[in-house]
Amino acid sequence: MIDKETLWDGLKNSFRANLSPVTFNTWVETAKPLSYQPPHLQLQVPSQLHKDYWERTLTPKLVEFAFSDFQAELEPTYVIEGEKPAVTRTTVTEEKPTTTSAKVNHSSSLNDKYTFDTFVIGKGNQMANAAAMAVSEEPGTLYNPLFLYGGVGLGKTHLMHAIGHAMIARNPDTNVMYVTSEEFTNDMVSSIRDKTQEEFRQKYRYVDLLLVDDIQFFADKEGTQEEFFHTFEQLYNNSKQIVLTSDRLPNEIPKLQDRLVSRFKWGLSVDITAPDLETRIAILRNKAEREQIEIPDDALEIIASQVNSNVRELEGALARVQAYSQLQNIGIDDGMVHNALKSLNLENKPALSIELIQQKVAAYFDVNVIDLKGKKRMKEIVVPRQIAMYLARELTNSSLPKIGKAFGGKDHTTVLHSCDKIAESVSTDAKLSETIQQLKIEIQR
Ligand SMILES: Nc1ncnc2c1ncn2[C@@H]1O[C@H](COP(=O)(O)OP(=O)(O)OP(=O)(O)O)[C@@H](O)[C@H]1O
Repeated sequence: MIDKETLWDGLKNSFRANLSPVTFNTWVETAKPLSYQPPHLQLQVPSQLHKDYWERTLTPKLVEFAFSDFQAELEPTYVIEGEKPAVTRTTVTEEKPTTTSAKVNHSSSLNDKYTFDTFVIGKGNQMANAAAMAVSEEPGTLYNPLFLYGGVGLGKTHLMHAIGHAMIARNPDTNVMYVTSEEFTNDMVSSIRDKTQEEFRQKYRYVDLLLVDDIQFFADKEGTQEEFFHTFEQLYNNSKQIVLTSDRLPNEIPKLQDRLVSRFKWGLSVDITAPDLETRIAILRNKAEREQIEIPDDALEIIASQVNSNVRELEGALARVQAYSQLQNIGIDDGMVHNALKSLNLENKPALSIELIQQKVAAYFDVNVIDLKGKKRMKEIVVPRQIAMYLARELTNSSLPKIGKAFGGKDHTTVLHSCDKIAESVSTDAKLSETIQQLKIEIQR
């Protein structure tokens, strides 16, 4: 009898020869054989999403390869790997009638660089990537809407565009519409002003794929929410795919109508978290190769270990190193990378901690750190506490629960409320805005 590793290696080779590299990396490379007792092969997969995909799409191939490569009759089962990130899901399978779409292709609004091919998969984004791929393969039926959420610069927009590209690649007639939530709002406001509401509705309600980025900016916008609700209803009822991104979960978006919150949860919500070191190096390597930047592995590692906030900044640091090399007309090596990044003030700078922020804010307002973490409700304490939470969110990569914990075990909704409150006041209160600026300088000194 062959052992599970030999069997799996052989099967993987067949999948590799049969699938595109992206598909292979997403679904097959992430699976591991747990046991093989003929005919039972148990595979471990990273998430429910992967399990669904294996059961739905890859099992027939797996059985076929086992038979042709090993003359084995296989009965595979799938086990989800240990801890799963929070995922809510409802599979929508009901067939809905479709209507004819206006044949306008809005794909020009997609960034050519944001494809699945150029997206590097790591722990923090593998679920989101898998969900996006699944949606692009079976739009409108599987996970509708797909709701991607997480911090800035972590690849939400990239994945959204990748879905659009993949759908167009499969069917060039696909009508894709990508907008930020602000563009949607502005478009709606102009349509009311110009009395072109009908055109507006045609534009958004007759597409095959609607991508709306940064939906958290719908907060407080009653009119936009009303219009979007009807857009959503029509697309959803016609089994057209909707993909939304946000920096937070639907129920954490302030003043978002309940009916929208509940609809946003109908499909699948997946979060993206910051990439670990290994993924950051892979992202840099990938980018360097694509842009033909000659850079040794050591140098990539230095950049990746110093820039750990988000992918946008990581790309910025690489661009800086490249510019530095071109300007000085020198090749990229360790020493040169250190110099290039020095001016970014990253080097030897300890990661900002919540504790440091608490200390600086307490000193600034002349209050006790203990009170910042405590429960006192007087204004002199509450405002500095909210500011400290806001700065912790802005300046560190900490999650809301982590910040809550650092403030004496507060609930993450309390943290979110504080951050929102300060963010809102900053835009109207010049004095507060100045205080925040001063504090930021003080903290990052
Ligand atoms: N896993 C990845 N592989 C390759 N590039 C990535 C990856 N994640 C992010 N990027 C790149 O990082 C940059 C920022 O990503 P993107 O704009 O998609 O972030 P975002 O999560 O939408 O952020 P925001 O909330 O600010 O809009 C883009 O250039 C994107 O291509």
